[in-house]
Amino acid sequence: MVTAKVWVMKKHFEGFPQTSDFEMKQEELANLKDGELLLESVFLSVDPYMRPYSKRDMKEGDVMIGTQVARIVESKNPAFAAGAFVVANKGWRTHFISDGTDLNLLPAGWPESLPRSLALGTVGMPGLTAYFGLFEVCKMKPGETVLVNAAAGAVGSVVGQLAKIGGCKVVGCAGSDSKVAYLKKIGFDEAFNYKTITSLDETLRKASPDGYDCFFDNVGGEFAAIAINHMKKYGRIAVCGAISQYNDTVPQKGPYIQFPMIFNELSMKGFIVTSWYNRREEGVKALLKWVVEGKLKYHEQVTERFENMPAAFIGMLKGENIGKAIVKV
Ligand SMILES: NC(=O)C1=CN([C@@H]2O[C@H](COP(=O)(O)OP(=O)(O)OC[C@H]3O[C@@H](n4cnc5c(N)ncnc54)[C@H](OP(=O)(O)O)[C@@H]3O)[C@@H](O)[C@H]2O)C=CC1
Ligand SMILES: CCCCCC(=O)/C=C/[C@H]1[C@H](O)CC(=O)[C@@H]1CCCCCCC(=O)O
Repeated sequence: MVTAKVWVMKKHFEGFPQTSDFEMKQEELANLKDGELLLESVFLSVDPYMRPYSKRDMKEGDVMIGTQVARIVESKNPAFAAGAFVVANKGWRTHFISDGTDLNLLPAGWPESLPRSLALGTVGMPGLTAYFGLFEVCKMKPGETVLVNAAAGAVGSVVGQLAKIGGCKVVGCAGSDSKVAYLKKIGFDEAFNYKTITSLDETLRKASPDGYDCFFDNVGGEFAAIAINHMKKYGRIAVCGAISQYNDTVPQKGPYIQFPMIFNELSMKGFIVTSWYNRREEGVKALLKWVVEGKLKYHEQVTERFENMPAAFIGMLKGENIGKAIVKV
């Protein structure tokens, strides 16, 4: 008999999540039936979506939603061998049972030198968000200028580097000077700290006086309201996330976007990366190849121990991560 540790959302978050909103519990797992597998989480992901989706989909007492890289401890399913690693979507759990239908094996030929946690970041859901968001939603073309916010994070850092790989100029912003230095290191042409500038309007104009062809928006709110006025004619905006609004208790007002949308004939499209998962293999293959070639750099903010899941989640929402926020069990 295996006992799993799980984190539940004890109380719905009000404003910014607090550690007291979470509770760690134990779950006794049943013995394996034929066709089933026992898995242990090795790395867990903490992601911004957990905040808005908890409000929309979860009730108090539910296990926190989320994905992990897990190792197969025991297998009674001939399609899976013990010792193999998979990506699963089983929430904040140390151990769990699966019948194999909801598991994705790590890509064949995963290099020994690469951390398997990249399957939750640069070579996983966030990397795919950058890939499909930039190439399919923004329809980025060589020679264009791309703007991305939350640029030092899991999605943004890949967006910027793919824009460079695709032959574009890239401007990014982040919330600390060390993040700005990181953006320069990974090839951003222009980078600024949105918390210390005096005018976003002036900063965006100075970084690209001719404006932006593509805007990959991870933040929404006031930033997006100002950035939309800096789009070039026929510019494209990928509405990926709105992290500046996830902890709001009172909805933000505005903006009124009709004038720049009409005058500049802009396109603005919201998207959810899973809509492109029929092409998941293509995206994973491309991202992994660029990582192996050294063209796509990665950084991970690793928090040790499952017990620190809430702290890692809250820290990521506060901006403590450079690159992907990961918990190592
Ligand atoms: N549409 C889709 O399918 C998907 C959407 N997303 C969205 O992409 C965005 C980025 O996700 P991800 O890369 O995983 O997360 P990150 O790794 O970028 O972590 C979140 C970052 O957001 C920044 N942030 C937090 N609060 C604010 C704020 N009020 N204003 C501006 N920036 C803020 C912080 O960086 P800083 O220090 O720079 O403030 C923080 O580090 C999120 O909005 C997420 O919901 C992610 C995956 C899929
Ligand atoms: C206004 C909210 C915007 C949120 C944007 C975002 O971050 C979306 C993330 C999804 C991503 O495209 C693919 C996912 O896996 C994220 C959603 C996860 C939903 C979990 C569903 C609950 C469960 O697992 O049971």
